[in-house]
Amino acid sequence: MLSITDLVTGYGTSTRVLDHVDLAVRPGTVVAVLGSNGAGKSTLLRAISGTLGMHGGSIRSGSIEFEGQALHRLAPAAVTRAGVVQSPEGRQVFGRMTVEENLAVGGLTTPRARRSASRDRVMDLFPRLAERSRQRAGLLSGGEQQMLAIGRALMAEPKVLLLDEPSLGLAPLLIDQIGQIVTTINEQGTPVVLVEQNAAMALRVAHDAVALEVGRVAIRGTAAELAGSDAVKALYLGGHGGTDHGDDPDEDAGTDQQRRTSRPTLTRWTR
Ligand SMILES: Nc1ncnc2c1ncn2[C@@H]1O[C@H](COP(=O)(O)OP(=O)(O)OP(=O)(O)O)[C@@H](O)[C@H]1O
Repeated sequence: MLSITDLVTGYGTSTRVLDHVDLAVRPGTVVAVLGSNGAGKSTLLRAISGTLGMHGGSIRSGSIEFEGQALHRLAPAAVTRAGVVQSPEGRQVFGRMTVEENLAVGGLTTPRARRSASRDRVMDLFPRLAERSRQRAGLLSGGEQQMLAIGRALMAEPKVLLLDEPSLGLAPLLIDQIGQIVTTINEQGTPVVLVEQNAAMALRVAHDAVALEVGRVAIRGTAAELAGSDAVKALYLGGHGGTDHGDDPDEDAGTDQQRRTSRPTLTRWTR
């Protein structure tokens, strides 16, 4: 349903960041985008949401199509109206506004008659937000702010939800909760593109996955295939398959030796 073909993007005139990236989001699925720092994950989401220009970047070639529309030609507000909605990077909430007011802002593009149903859905998903609806967003905990950022995006009734590292800076238990929320949102019918450095959580939640390396898709497959791949284990899962949070020193086997031995596999899969 969302289809990215041969996408090349950059910042300024010389820096190329995404290098011929292809990605398809199948209906009803969660797609995880993994990659280390600077691999281009946020740049990919910015390209989809039309916000690359706000960061001094641009799409140089390739296309992003959604339900017959060429998203790569649309301004950010038009991308949102088309149903592709990004939860803000770095969980930017409006700190001086209440939880309720933040959600109201998220619902501005939603027809008035449906806003209260969207709000009810968000409050059902995040009981903590319901309890704190009159609290200023700036006083929420990090996890609650992340929930509010996701809730705000849901207020726009996304047909595809884009999430940029929702686990960033959160404790393991909260990361699990965020993963479960992503699953619930998806089960309620919303496809999700989930950019994550926490590969263990992302691969638990996703159906399909890609790993970006220096702006290129280095590995792609089902989430199960990636979770079982030695290269992925060594590079992104701390060498242990990602069933926990990587805090067991005995299992934290992402050694230099493993990284060296797994590199050729990655290179072989690189376009
Ligand atoms: N506004 C910008 N102007 C110039 N270069 C940028 C800009 N934003 C990102 N970059 C560069 O683009 C590359 C990819 O960055 P991006 O933020 O997309 O990576 P990422 O995979 O999301 O990394 P992280 O996990 O650290 O956020 C990096 O080399 C980064 O320095």
